[in-house]
Order: sequence, then C-alpha cells, then structure tokens
Amino acid sequence: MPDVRTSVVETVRAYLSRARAAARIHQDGAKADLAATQARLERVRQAAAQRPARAAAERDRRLAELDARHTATLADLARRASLAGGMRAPGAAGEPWATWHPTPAARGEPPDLLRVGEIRIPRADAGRPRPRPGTFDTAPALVPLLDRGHVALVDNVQQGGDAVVASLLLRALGRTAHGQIDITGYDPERLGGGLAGFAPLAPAGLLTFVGPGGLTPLLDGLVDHIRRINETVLAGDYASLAEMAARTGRRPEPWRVAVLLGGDEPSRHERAQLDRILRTGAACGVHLIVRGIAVAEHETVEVIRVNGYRAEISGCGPLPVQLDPPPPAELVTATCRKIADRVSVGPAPAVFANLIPDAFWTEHSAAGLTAPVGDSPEGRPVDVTLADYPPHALIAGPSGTGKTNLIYAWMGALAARYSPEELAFYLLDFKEGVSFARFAPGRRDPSWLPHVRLVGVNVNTDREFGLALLRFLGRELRRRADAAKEHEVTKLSELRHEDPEGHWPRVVAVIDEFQILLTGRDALAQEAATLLEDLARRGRSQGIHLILASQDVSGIEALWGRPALVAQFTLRIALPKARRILHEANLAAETLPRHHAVVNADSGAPDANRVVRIPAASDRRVWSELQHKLWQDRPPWLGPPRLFDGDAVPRLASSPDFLALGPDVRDPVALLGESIDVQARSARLPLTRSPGRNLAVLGTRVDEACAVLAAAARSLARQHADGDARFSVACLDPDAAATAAALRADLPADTGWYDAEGLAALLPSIDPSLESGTARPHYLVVFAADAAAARLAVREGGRTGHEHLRRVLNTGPERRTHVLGWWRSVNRLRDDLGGTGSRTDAIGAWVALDVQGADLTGFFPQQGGPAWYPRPWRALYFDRARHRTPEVVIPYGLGG
Ligand SMILES: Nc1ncnc2c1ncn2[C@@H]1O[C@H](COP(=O)(O)OP(=O)(O)OP(=O)(O)O)[C@@H](O)[C@H]1O
Repeated sequence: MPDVRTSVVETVRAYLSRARAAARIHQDGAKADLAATQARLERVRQAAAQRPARAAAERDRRLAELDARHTATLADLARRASLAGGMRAPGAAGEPWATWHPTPAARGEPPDLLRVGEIRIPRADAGRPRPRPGTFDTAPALVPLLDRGHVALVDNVQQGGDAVVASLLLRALGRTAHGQIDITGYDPERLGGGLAGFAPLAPAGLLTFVGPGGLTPLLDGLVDHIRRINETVLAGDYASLAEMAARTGRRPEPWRVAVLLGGDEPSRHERAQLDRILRTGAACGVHLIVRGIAVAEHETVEVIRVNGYRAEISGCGPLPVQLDPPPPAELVTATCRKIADRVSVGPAPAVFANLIPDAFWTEHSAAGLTAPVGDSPEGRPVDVTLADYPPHALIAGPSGTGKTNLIYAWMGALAARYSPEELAFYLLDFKEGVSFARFAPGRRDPSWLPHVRLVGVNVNTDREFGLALLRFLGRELRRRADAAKEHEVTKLSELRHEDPEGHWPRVVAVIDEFQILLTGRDALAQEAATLLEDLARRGRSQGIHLILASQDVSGIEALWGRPALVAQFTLRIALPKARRILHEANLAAETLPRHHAVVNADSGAPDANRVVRIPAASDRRVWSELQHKLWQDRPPWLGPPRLFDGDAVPRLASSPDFLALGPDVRDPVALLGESIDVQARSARLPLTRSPGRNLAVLGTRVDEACAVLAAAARSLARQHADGDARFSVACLDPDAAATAAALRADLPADTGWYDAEGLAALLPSIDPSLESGTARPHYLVVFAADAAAARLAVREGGRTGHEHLRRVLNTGPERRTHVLGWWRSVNRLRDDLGGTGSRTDAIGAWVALDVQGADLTGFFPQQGGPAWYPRPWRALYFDRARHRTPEVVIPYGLGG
C-alpha cells in the first residue's frame, strides 16, 4: 500500500513540478510583456509631451505663409486696382492737377469714370502680424457720372465736398468734346459761389445758374428733357444715348449735369421729380450731383461720405479714400474760358471723316439708302435718305458753292456704308472738267471706287452719251420690272426678298449740270426728257434713283415745264443762294452761310428745312485714302468702271469689238469708230452681199476721214486670212498719203496701190459680173475719190471712168466687191454718181464729218436731211439698211 501511496505522491510531485515550470515560463513571458508595454508607454508619454510644441511650430509656419501670400495678393490687387483705375480714368479723367489739361475723348468713345481721390489699401508687410500704421498701397478712387449715374455727397465739412464737386465737373468737362456738357447750378445758400470758378462757361450757354425757388422748374425741365429724349431721340431703337453712341458713333444730345447744392427741404413734388431723374436720367445723359439734400438710395447713385479730406465712397466699400485737393482756381477758370471761347466761335468745321463709319459695308439697301451728308449747326450728323420716298434728289447752287463737293461727301458716306452688292453708281458730268474721273482708274492711280460702274466726263458736247445712259437705265428699269413681275412682287425690297440670289443693287445715277442734256428743242432733248420722266416715275419702286445737279436756274426750268417729272424729285438740296429749288416761300437758301446746304425732303416746303454744314470732301488725298481702302476690299468679280472721256480719242487696237474679230466670217464687218454708248462698242457696217453695201465718208477733214477709212480697212483685214481678200488702196490727196501708206503697210502684201491714173486703169478691170459666187472679196479703199473726177471723166474704150465706178458701186457688193471711199463734199459724190437727180442707193452707208445735215438730203430718207451740227472728231453715221436715225461716232485715233 505504502508503495502505492509513494507512487501517487511522486506522480503528483512530478505533475506539480511541471506545472510550476510552465507557470514560471508564463510568468516570465508576462513580465517581459509588461516591461515592453511599460517601455512603449514611456515612449508614448515622451512623444506626447513633445507634440504640442511641434503643432504650434507647424501652425506658425502655415500662418506666416498665409500672411505672406495675403500681403502679396493685397499688394498685387492694389497694383492692379491702380492700373485699372488709370485705364478707366485716362487723361483728364484721372490726371493729377499739376499736369492736368483737357483731353477730349474721341467720337463714339464712352465717357470715363472720374477720379476724386485715392483709395488707401493698408499694407501688411510679410512676417508682421499687423499692418504697420501709415503704410498703404493706393488706387484711384473713381466715381461714375456721365452715362452712368448720379453722385450724392453727404458731408459735414465744406472743404472736401467743394473739392469733389469741382473735381467731378472739371474732369467731365476736360474729357468730353467742348460744348457737350450743359451744367445747371442750383446754389441757394451761396448764390452760385459754390461754382464760381466755372462762371466763364455761362456766356457760352454751358452753365446756367438757378436762383432760390428755382428748383421746381429746374427739375421739371430735366424730367421734360428726359421724356423728349426717350420719345424722339431714342424712339424705341436704343435703350440709352450711350448705346446709341456705341452703335452709331453719334451722340445727338449733350449731357446735362445739374449740381444741386443744398437749400430747403424739397417739396413732395420736387422729391418725386428727383426720384424720377435718379431712376431714368442716366440713360438720357441727365445727371445730378446733389449735396446737402437727402436722396433716396438707388443703384445709380454713388454716395460719397465726406469728412474733411477723408471719405467713404459707396462703390469702394469700407476702404478709406483720401480726397484729392480741389483743382487750382486758375486752372478751372482758364479751362472754362477756353471751352466757352471754342463753343462761342461755333462748332469746328464739319469733317469728312465723321461721315465715314468705323466698319465698312455693314448696311443693307433693300429698304433704301441712308447716309449723312454733314452736320447740323450744333454738330450732329444729318442723314439723307433715298428710298421709295424720297426717291430722287435735285441739287442746286450757283457755280462754286460746292455742289460737286456735296456729291463727293454724299457718295463717300454711301460707299462706306453699302457694299457694291448693295449700291451701284453711274456718274455723268456735263461740266467742263473731269470731276468724276477720280472714281475711275487713271495713269497715276490704278484704284477705282468699286461701286462705280460708269463715269462720263467731258461730255458737255456729247449729249448723246447722256441719252445713252438714260436708255441704259431705262433698259435696267424694264429688266427689274420684269423680274418683279416674274416673282409676283412690285418693289425692289420685295424682289430682293423673293430673289435673294439675284444681283439687285440700288442704282444711283448722278448727272451734274443735267440741264445741258435737256436744252435745245431737238429730238435728243425730247427723248432725254421722256426717259427721265419715266425713270423718275417708275425708278422709285425698282431702286433706281436719280440725283440731278445744276448751277443754273435754267436747269431747273428745263424741268419746270414737266411738272410730273419735277414732282418726283422730292428731295431738294439747296446750296447758298440757290434759287427756285425750294418752295417759293422758302427763302432759307438766301441766308445760308458758305459750305452749308438746306436739305429738304418735302419738295422744298419751309417746315422741312434742315440746315447742314457740309465737310470738305474734295481733297484728293483724303478721298483717295478712302477709295483705296474700299478698292482693296472690292469683290473679286468686280471689274473697273467704264470711263467715257469726251476729250479722249479711242484706239481701234484696244477696242473690244476689234479684238473680238477673227478670220473666216461669213459677212465681214467694217468698224468705223466708237459709238457714244454706255459700253465701249464700235459702230459697225456689215458688208453683206447686198446692193448698196459701200461706204462714203463725206467732208473735208482729212484726219477724221482717214481715220474712218483706215479703221474700216484694218478691221476688214482682221477678218480675212492672208490672201483670202483683195485690198486696193487709192490715194488721190497728198495730205492723206501718210495715212494711206501706213494703212497699206498693215494690209496684206499683195495690196494694190493706185493714184488717179492707176484708179482709172483699175476700175475697168474690176468686173464683178465675171466673178464667181465664191470669188474672194475685194475692198477698194479710195482716199479723196473726188480728186480723180477729171481723170475718170475721160472716155476710154466707150466708157468713162465714172461709168466704171458706178458699175462697180452698183453691182460690186453682190459679188463681194465693196467701195470704201472718201469724198470731200456731198456734191462731188453726187457728181460722181451722175449729177443731180441721179440715184444714190449705191451708197448704202455714209459717215458725215463737216457736212451740214441739209446737204445730206438725197442720202437720207427724211426730207431736210438729218439734224447734224458738225463738231471736231465726231462723225454722223447712217446705214440705210439698219438705222432709223443716224448715230454719232468717234473716229478711232490715227495712232492705231
Ligand atoms: N463744304 C466745303 N468745305 C470746304 N471747301 C469746300 C466745300 N464745298 C466746296 N468747297 C470748295 O469750294 C470749291 C468749289 O466747290 P465745288 O467745285 O464743289 O463747287 P460747284 O458748285 O460744284 O462749282 P461748279 O458748279 O462751278 O463746278 C472747291 O475748291 C471746293 O473744294
């Protein structure tokens, strides 16, 4: 048993020993853990003890950084505010008084803000927690007044307030065009003393003082003015005068600034009027500077609280403002005196540049053409319209009063507003001189006014050219009327709407000294008057407008006989001393100063007068500057205008019809000279195989006769390949020899050359009846054919030379043999044809030079011959087969 007990004890002991050992191990582990935890705790404790100091350092670093950034931003903002301030108040709006002088803004520039002092922005140096007292950045303290609002001064010290009022007024005066600000002063306390420095403006009407008790009428007047501007000037088209000025560059009304300096408490009516002005005045250029009268808060009112030279301005927030000192008294009076002097003298002369908009070709002419021709006496632009009403204009004034200048000004203003797609000019000057030539390319200046399609100068003796223009316009009128009918509309504005792809510019035809076209009781004047009447009546709806100018009362009288025609010219422009263009009772033109015009869009009725100052627009340099700009912008499809110069001699070699000729034509055409027409066409004589297709040039003028024959022969030669046609040249007048020889040199090499003897031998040899139908053409060009009469009278082989000549004339053309001859008188031709009573039909076409119309009786279907008064380098051409009336042609120059 003891053994059992012993064994149990030992087992338990062993078990306990193991358990103890295990517990010891656990205890050791726990101890180690405890030590580690305690060590960590100690570390955490130590770290925790260091943390507040680090956080504070970090916080301080961040604060310093923010401080520096803030300081830099503030300095930058102050710098930028200063810069921006300078830009918003340039020149006289912001300049210090020491260097101040008026700098009026340019036309159309919006008015600036006005400086009254400087904003002081406290400067905080980096690293310093607080700004150092007395250190600050500055920016101009600007106040909006003109076109923007009103200023209310709240002050208790006189000085600073006086300085603000004087600064605002002087800066506003110096920054606007002279005379563009009307000031009214209401100063019942000091009876105007508050504005004493500005008194020199009073005599020029730019400053009015209102006495005590005058506040009501003053406010009523301003309210009335605002109403008038809204009704008649802005008229619903613009929200404000500022918008009108920005869009049109025009400011038709001056600003009105009323300075109200204290007084009794306003009545209820006055307060209501004040409120109205504060609400609505700025849009109409009416502004108040109020001091000592409490005004309602309004967004348009800038409140300045003045305390000595310190102030707070509502627009600058709480930032303190240091007010500028008042402008020196002598600067104020000297400036006001200068402005008053300038305004009393009257506005500066009207300037051509003011008629030209900043941007070209922005207007559309569908409804009409509107452009200024000058300024009103107050300096405001005066627009003139050509449309359905008024459709046409008459301009009159004695020589030298500026009609041409007015036309230039008007054309410049129109051409700058309307593109060549919208407007086309046709210009004709019957005066001697070349006033419209500048619009066409010249030798020195290749530019042209892109709107001009035709220029006629030196046409005083070529009334035919005026007629040609009217015929052309008549055709254009019909073309437009037809197009309108096709689109089932009646007016140009509707046609343009229906046919947007069509090219339908408004046409303006200007005819200077138009009466020349209508003088004389001949058929030409009759036709011209009838065409004019038709154009004037029907042109209005088709966008064809006439501007007729005349220096001579007879010009107007030429129209007076046609009341229906005159009635269409409802727009009348009278230059000084122009008579009979306005209504009889309208004497406005009598007293008109130089370079002025009365524009009247109601047929001259006195009520419709508008006096306009016309700018000088004739200066070539100024004009060509504008023309060059417009020319550079011209559309690529637009060619130069046709220039018809009555003094110039046309050249065959450069005439379009000559250049278009080529060989192998069926019926050759002889070109005889240039037609007087809107296009540079040649007068043509078709040489068909019909009887009478010969030409007689008649008259004694050698050069012109030679020119016609040479042009005819040269143009024929161009239509035949070498050898295809035969040319024979006979020259029987030594004066014509040089031309004839030069011609021969240009004709085919086998061209025959004959004198009288040779001609007498040649004629019998020409036997057209023997030629076959395909015979080659033969042109017999005879210079001074009559000089061969004695030789041709000789009978040889049973026949005289004359008989041979007549045979060739009579039977030649059918066989392609044509005589192109020059006879120095009609009678000599008649003799060559067989004497008085002989047949003349072999001469189917003639060109008369210095030959009286009556002499041509036998060669012209009507009794008495054609109406023809010979003039230098002009010829009358008649082709029995084609003409009803003869046409005037200009021979091509002998130079080729
Ligand atoms: N508004 C103006 N301002 C300055 N100069 C002008 C003005 N109008 C005309 N002139 C000048 O007066 C002169 C005569 O002008 P213009 O040739 O236009 O007159 P006109 O009536 O057409 O004369 P005429 O019928 O004899 O040709 C020109 O030298 C012109 O430059």
